[in-house]
Amino acid sequence: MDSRVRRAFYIGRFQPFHLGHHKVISEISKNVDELVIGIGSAQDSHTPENPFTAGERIMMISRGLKDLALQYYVIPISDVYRNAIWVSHVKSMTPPFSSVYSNNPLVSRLFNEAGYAVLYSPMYNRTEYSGTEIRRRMLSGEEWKHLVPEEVVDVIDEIKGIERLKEVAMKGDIETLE
Ligand SMILES: Nc1ncnc2c1ncn2[C@@H]1O[C@H](COP(=O)(O)OP(=O)(O)OP(=O)(O)O)[C@@H](O)[C@H]1O
Ligand SMILES: NC(=O)c1ccc[n+]([C@@H]2O[C@H](COP(=O)(O)O)[C@@H](O)[C@H]2O)c1
Repeated sequence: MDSRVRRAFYIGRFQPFHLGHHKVISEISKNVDELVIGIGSAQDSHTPENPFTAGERIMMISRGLKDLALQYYVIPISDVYRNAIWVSHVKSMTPPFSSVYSNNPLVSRLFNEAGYAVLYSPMYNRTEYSGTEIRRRMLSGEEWKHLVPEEVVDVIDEIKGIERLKEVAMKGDIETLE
């Protein structure tokens, strides 16, 4: 690896990719040459908490970052359910990186223990720029489109994402009742 290239790692579930994520990446891009974006829990989809597939999240991120002049790589990362080996698992799937950006305490601890510098980013408009809040709005029929990049609205429309979310959420209710 060219040691002059500053390459960082940023991971999230991106269910969906929203303007908070976009702002974080835009800020990170001022400090790095390249960014490796990990799509966490890549194996999950079609549930109320994780409605979108890894491939759909790749579309949201790639199209949603078109306005940024940043070299980035989007890599799906499945969970391994063994925290002690997770950093090695991530490294086995990604281009090499020297720093990590995360606000997730477990992610920070695991990377710290593996010898990485972990940087926190400020939270932007967290009451609205939140996957949980956006999924809640999608389910209740409230406005959500202004909380994600416009390209993400197109992706969710293309994959009939709202219909899917409503259906899997309803199925969740039925399963809870059984
Ligand atoms: N509004 C925001 N401002 C800054 N960072 C954010 C914001 N929302 C999420 N992040 C950070 O982005 C990373 C990925 O977050 P994630 O994909 O879980 O989004 P989320 O909005 O927290 O989703 P969910 O509510 O579904 O858990 C985490 O480190 C998280 O702290
Ligand atoms: N053992 C593991 O598989 C392990 C450990 C730490 C984080 N993760 C994943 O990293 C991602 C972190 O993203 P968030 O900060 O959005 O929660 C999640 O998808 C989480 O499941 C997985």
